[in-house]
Amino acid sequence: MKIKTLPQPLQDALPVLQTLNQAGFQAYYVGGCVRDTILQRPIHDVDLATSAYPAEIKSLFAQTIDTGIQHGTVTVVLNHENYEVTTFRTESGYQDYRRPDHVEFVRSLDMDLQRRDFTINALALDATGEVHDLFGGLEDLRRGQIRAVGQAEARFHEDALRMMRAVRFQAQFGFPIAEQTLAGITQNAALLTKIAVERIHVEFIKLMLAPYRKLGLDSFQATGLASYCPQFKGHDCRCLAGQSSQPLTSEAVVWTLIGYLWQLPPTQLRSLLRAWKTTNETQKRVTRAVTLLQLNTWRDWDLYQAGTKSSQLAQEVLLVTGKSNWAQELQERQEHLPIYCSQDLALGGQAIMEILHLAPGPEVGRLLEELQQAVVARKIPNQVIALTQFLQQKRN
Ligand SMILES: Nc1ccn([C@@H]2O[C@H](COP(=O)(O)OP(=O)(O)OP(=O)(O)O)[C@@H](O)[C@H]2O)c(=O)n1
Ligand SMILES: [Mg+2]
Repeated sequence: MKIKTLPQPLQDALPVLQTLNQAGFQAYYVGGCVRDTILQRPIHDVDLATSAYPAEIKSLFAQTIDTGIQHGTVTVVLNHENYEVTTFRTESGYQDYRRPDHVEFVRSLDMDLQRRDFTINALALDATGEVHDLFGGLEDLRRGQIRAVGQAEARFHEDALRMMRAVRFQAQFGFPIAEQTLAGITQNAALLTKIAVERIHVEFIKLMLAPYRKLGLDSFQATGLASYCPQFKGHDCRCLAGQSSQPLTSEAVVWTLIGYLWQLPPTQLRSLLRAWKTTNETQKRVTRAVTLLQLNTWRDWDLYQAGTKSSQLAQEVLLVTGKSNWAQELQERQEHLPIYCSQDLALGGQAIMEILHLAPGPEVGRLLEELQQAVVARKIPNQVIALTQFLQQKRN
């Protein structure tokens, strides 16, 4: 197969390939960028592979970064773009199911392609637009299937994260996973416990944000992968597809959906979010959103305390789970709150201290809270005069 017109990101990287070729080395686009070119999907990173050794790569370009010299990766900086250029290599060892114990540089593209995870990721594209396909990756792209290169079992022993990658690609492309590859995942799912949670996290969120999350989640559950993810055991991940095929828009929505559908009490939710090493900000927003969703009725004060961002998370989750009436109610009531945060109050802490001749202290905080409650409940308008009167009446 020959690609006539390379997409722009690949054209931008062409001088890197040409420089290597002119120096007598083989050089190819490899991995996801080739797959995405053929699928006509957007390209996010351009990876290159070459027969040149790291020192040879470095000698050919004005600006390079030693990204992972021992693994053969040099970053070439060209026109303010970074390109990872990796020497063809074979890998061996993998005692930890994560990474190879030994990497050996080789001069053959074929050996390099053999070490890759799936046939659709084991394609190489040269500077003339010719696709090199050793394992039937083009056919798998055409008919749509995710299939391990060679023995699935061996590929998953080399890096157990690849099992998560399989279900993630399924969710992104809507392709089924080939039978033997799926069986390989089912048999080796427990190896996922060898993988750092941060790496599993990246794949799981990519799966959940992908257009065919339902397909990916079905395999994630059916293969048993889900039960080896932190605090997922005993829960049904299939239900996380929701009622709508709309893609989810953020990681925080994913966790909010989980907290809501699995009806997690706050302590359990927080423990799950911590186990997955989510950021403090995510933990805070998600916890508030789930709290809101777990209430039977909403007071304006509940909406106010949740805050705009958490309320939006809750709205998206209601939409995804087919409760659009509630989502709309939440949105309208949130939009019509008199204030959204304490800074919106017409009087601040400083003004309260002046009006009541108070020194700084917890009393000021309490009064601020009371003012917010009164304004949010629409007992008083958010105006200086009204708030001042309210404070003065309290003193009397
Ligand atoms: N566990 C892994 C990770 C990566 N690769 C190989 O390295 C390439 C680049 O890896 P990466 O950028 O992580 O994945 P992509 O396939 O490019 O997917 P994405 O679109 O998410 O970047 C892959 O295509 C694949 O050939 C692999 O064999 N095994
Ligand atoms: Mg990539």
